Amino acid sequence: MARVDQAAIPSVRPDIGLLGRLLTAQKYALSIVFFVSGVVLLAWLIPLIGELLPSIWLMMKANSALCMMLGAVALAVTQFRYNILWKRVKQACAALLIIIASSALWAYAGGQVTGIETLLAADAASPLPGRMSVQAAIYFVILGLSLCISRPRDKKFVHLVDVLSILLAAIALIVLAGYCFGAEQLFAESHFTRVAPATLLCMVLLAFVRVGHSAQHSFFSVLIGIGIGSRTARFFLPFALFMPFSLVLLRGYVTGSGLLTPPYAAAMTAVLTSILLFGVTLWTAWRINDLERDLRDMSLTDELTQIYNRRGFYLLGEQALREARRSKSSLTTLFFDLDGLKQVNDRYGHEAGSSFLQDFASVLRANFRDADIVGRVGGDEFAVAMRSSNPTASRTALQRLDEAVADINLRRDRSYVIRFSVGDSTSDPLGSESFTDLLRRADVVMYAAKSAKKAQVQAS
Ligand SMILES: Nc1nc2c(ncn2[C@@H]2O[C@H](COP(=O)(O)OP(=O)(O)OP(=O)(O)O)[C@@H](O)[C@H]2O)c(=O)[nH]1
Repeated sequence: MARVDQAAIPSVRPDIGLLGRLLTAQKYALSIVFFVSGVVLLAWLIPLIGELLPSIWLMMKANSALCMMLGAVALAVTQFRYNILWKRVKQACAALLIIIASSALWAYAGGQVTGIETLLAADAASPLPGRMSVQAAIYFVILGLSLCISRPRDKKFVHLVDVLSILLAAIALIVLAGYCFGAEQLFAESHFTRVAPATLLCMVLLAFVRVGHSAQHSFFSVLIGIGIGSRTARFFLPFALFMPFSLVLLRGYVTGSGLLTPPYAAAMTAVLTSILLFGVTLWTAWRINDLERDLRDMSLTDELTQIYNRRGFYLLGEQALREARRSKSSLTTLFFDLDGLKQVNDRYGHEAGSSFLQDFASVLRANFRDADIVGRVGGDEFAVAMRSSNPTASRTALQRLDEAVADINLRRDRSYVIRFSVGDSTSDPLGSESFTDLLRRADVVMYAAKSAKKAQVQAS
């Protein structure tokens, strides 16, 4: 059995909340289409209802209303694709859509008029009774085709569905633009065969549902993802769709009202477009940079203590050692290991152990300079890298730390006492020792200090 080539189809992790909202919006959109096309169909079939409705509703031909309904049914049952009955219903709707719309296109192309156009109802006054607009007919054929091949197993067809969905949206936009800018040929072949406002509304809604359906497994999936690109695309989509319309409408307004002559209006529209796009470009660049920085910070920060994690500490430590060598100075590393964390965990619970870690991280951060690199490099292991030309700087800092820890321990608002062992090492300004080795030396010193402490406790 042919399978979808996963590598060829971009995979984006969807935003589940957004997906839920999209499904709800699709349900509303389909309900509106059902309502509008249902009312129009009834109006054509039952003249009494037709007389009650404003005539603008009946601009939508009976066959257009039927096609809208068929399209809506097919899209509504798409979610039951594993049920063979609903699958058949969907295929039948798609086939009917293609047949009805093709018969209109055939007639437009000079072919024989089939009885399909007037099967349900016909507007007797029209020289082309029952004929839907050419735009609507093309739209329905494309919708029918895309429904026939939805959920394709072959990657070629996945892309074809994307192209068909874009075409649907494009036709709806062309008709909308025709209405907005009074370009009649874009929505009306003749006075008798025009895309009715109700038809346009249904076209837009069905195109939205069709694109939304393929959004989980096609190129459109980028719009519902959780990534930076997806969020940026969602932000810009309304601008991309509506900014050109707004600007051209504005231009029409200022020329129409005599505020500006056409050349000036064109010039100002061009300037406004450039400025808006320039602003959008700058905004995007800032946003991506901010998100990138947040991501980088997140990947280098320890979640519990909010100081550098092992990765961040080594990354910055290596850089600091390189800089120290370049300036012929040395780098001092201090390696800390908390004493008795296991006991705190066992006796007072994991939460107390975690606040022990957080307290120690805070006291480290507070007692070293901003330029020093402070990180948590293991479960209960911390390290500091200090750039200093003064060999006693680390001693002074450790003294300060001892005093700060003693102060905290005196406060008695904690179930534990902060204790730690520490070792240090200083790089040779002219040496070639790596940062890892430098820190390892501090670790060895710390281990010796801890062992000595333990031996002392055992002896006493
Ligand atoms: N609460 C908490 N405990 C942690 C965390 N990470 C590591 N630990 C615990 O820290 C302890 C580290 O083990 P040890 O180094 O033997 O602990 P210790 O009691 O300090 O022993 P010494 O270093 O010999 O003094 C283990 O019990 C780990 O479960 C953490 O994020 N939160």
